[in-house]
Amino acid sequence: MPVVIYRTSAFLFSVLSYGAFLLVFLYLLAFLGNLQATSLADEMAMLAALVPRSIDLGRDMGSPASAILVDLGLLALFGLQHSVMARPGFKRAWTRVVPKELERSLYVLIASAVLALLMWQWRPIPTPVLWHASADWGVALGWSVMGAGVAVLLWATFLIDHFELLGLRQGWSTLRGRELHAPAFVTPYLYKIVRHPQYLGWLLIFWGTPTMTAGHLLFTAGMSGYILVAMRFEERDLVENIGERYRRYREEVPALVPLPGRRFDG
Ligand SMILES: C[S@@+](CC[C@H](N)C(=O)[O-])C[C@H]1O[C@@H](n2cnc3c(N)ncnc32)[C@H](O)[C@@H]1O
Repeated sequence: MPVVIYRTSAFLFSVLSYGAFLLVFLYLLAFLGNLQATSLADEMAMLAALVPRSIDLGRDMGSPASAILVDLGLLALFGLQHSVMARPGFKRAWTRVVPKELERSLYVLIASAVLALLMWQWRPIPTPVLWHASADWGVALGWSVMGAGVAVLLWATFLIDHFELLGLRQGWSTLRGRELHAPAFVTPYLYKIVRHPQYLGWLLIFWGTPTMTAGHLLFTAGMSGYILVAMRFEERDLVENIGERYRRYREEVPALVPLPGRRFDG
């Protein structure tokens, strides 16, 4: 294939994959927020019916046992795909089959597809309800926690390198015929006070809801469990790559919850 066609296709693929991530991410917010037609008053429904199915209002659940099994299977698939594909050993083997410059975009595309499958096939388990905010301030609090999560997550991705994490930078470098550079270990702003601000953002998004049903809790507990496991694997890889500096970072900076007097100045 002529070089110019390959480079252009690689770039377009990275744009496609980034677009898929954005769509699935926005859909996820509406899915978790139950922005689904029947949850809203009729006159609001047409305006706010953003998604056909949401975490609590979607398919028939069938029996509770089958709903729990299907949902656990979907969560396990998500966790497996993320954990396996993020490991350096897998990446080394994988990039013997797929071009190195497309590895991240492929990861992002497959991860988005798995999350889309999870939302499509999710079986709601609407009862019991663990908490439900009926007062306006309670609803506002739930949405604010979720909103803060989105802000922390996005900010943190830009602090490391948003476009590299999502594969677009690699596509752009390929288009311009430039070499790829491994991202550097950095600790600006949020990363001075917690080691995993992106994961903190996700946790706030998952737990910040005015209404927590059994199904929503299953999703949130599963995703939180996955994050705790992912943190351990990620840190093992970071210690291997960065060594003493990361060990010191880990001693000085809390993982998820900022603490007074604990910040990294190295
Ligand atoms: C999805 S990001 C999550 C980063 C971090 N765990 C967080 O929650 O903000 C995972 C990638 O970020 C990289 N990473 C983690 N901490 C980093 C740092 N301080 N600087 C640069 N890259 C980092 C990891 O090596 C991994 O490739």
